[in-house]
Amino acid sequence: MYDVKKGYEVAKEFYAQYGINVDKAIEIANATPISMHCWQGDDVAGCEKKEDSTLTGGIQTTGNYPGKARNGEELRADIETAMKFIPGELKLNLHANYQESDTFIDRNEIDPKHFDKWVDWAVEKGIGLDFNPTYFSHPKSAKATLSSADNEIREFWIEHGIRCRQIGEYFFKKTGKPCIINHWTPDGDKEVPIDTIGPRQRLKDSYDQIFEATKDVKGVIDGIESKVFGIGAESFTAGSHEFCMGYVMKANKDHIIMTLDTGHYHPTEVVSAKLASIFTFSDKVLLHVSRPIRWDSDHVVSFDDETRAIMEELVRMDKLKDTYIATDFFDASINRIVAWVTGLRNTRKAMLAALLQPVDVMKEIERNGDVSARLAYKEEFKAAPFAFVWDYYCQQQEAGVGLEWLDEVKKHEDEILSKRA
Ligand SMILES: C[C@H](O)[C@H](O)[C@@H](O)C(=O)CO
Ligand SMILES: [Mn+2]
Repeated sequence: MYDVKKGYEVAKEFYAQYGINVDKAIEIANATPISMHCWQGDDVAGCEKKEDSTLTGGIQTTGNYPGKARNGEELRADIETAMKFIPGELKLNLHANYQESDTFIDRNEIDPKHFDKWVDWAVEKGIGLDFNPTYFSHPKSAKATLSSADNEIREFWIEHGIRCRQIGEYFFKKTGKPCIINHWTPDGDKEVPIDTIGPRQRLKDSYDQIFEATKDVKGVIDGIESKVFGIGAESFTAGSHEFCMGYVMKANKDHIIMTLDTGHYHPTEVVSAKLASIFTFSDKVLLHVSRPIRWDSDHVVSFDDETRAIMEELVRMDKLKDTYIATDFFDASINRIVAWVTGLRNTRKAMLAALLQPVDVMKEIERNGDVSARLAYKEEFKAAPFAFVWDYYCQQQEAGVGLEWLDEVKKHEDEILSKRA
């Protein structure tokens, strides 16, 4: 290993030339929570006591890499292993199908107690829990859920949403940290339906009913997640961007906010370009950081241009503190712990890199109309000695410098994952 401290000192000197306080940037990046999604560890299968855990809803995990978690115990152990190598404040993001109970409990019957193993684990680790209703991978989600024209089906899913908000409040009370709930329904159609407004009106009414029935719930924030299309629902999505944005803005309630998933837009649309407009009308945003390759493929988050641009936007607008950042990817073609560590480290890395830019100086340059200098500054920081700061930060947090973590994850694979059937 090279002299990490020496690298850090050189980088500190480099950044000081531009008035950047490296230690302050590290402190902010370290304290900003990232909600780590549980579903990377088992390909979104969940822990419900049922034979068929086929993933539906137009999302897909591809690959069959051995060693996926087969139950809650294994999943928690894998999450703990991954967390050792992810520096900074973390939360765990759970889906409702990760309930644990001895018998099958249907989605309209779930209670806080079915999540007690997760709650005890989170309390012991001192981390917060976020939550997601699971409006997919269920016989009653085959056609539609909250937008269903079948009242019995719609009632079933409304009850699920209600129970999820009550469970979120339980998480808040137990962990002492707000629970961020993401509401995403896969409802859509392979062809453009003749009636495109009916499903939207029913979806709106379902959300209204869920929020009305749980209006006294405390400590819960609700993200409404839109999507452009899913597999098998290529032509129509009830919860489109316009629908979700309309719902959030009209609701005009502090706890109802937009969820922007980086994989949920047309391939040339980017979330980084949407944030400022949304923050003009909304105080908070929930972000699902993913990596779409040609579609919502949910590849592992990369330290790529768009992830960096999103973090740069948040830092430049001073909105990092107002953004609930969550990861959302599921790659079944590689070691799932490597997937988590890589994606979460990259999310944090992009955040730290964005904090290591002279934002005030660049704003002043722009205000003065010096657009040439503005470009020169933007380009300069692409090749700044950021890696030295990142390595130092990882060392400080004992999260493994460089690829040190890879050997340990491989060892874990040999000793534990490879023994799973
Ligand atoms: C499993 C998640 O709920 C899901 O990924 C959702 O957030 C989404 O992004 C669906 O495409
Ligand atoms: Mn998402």
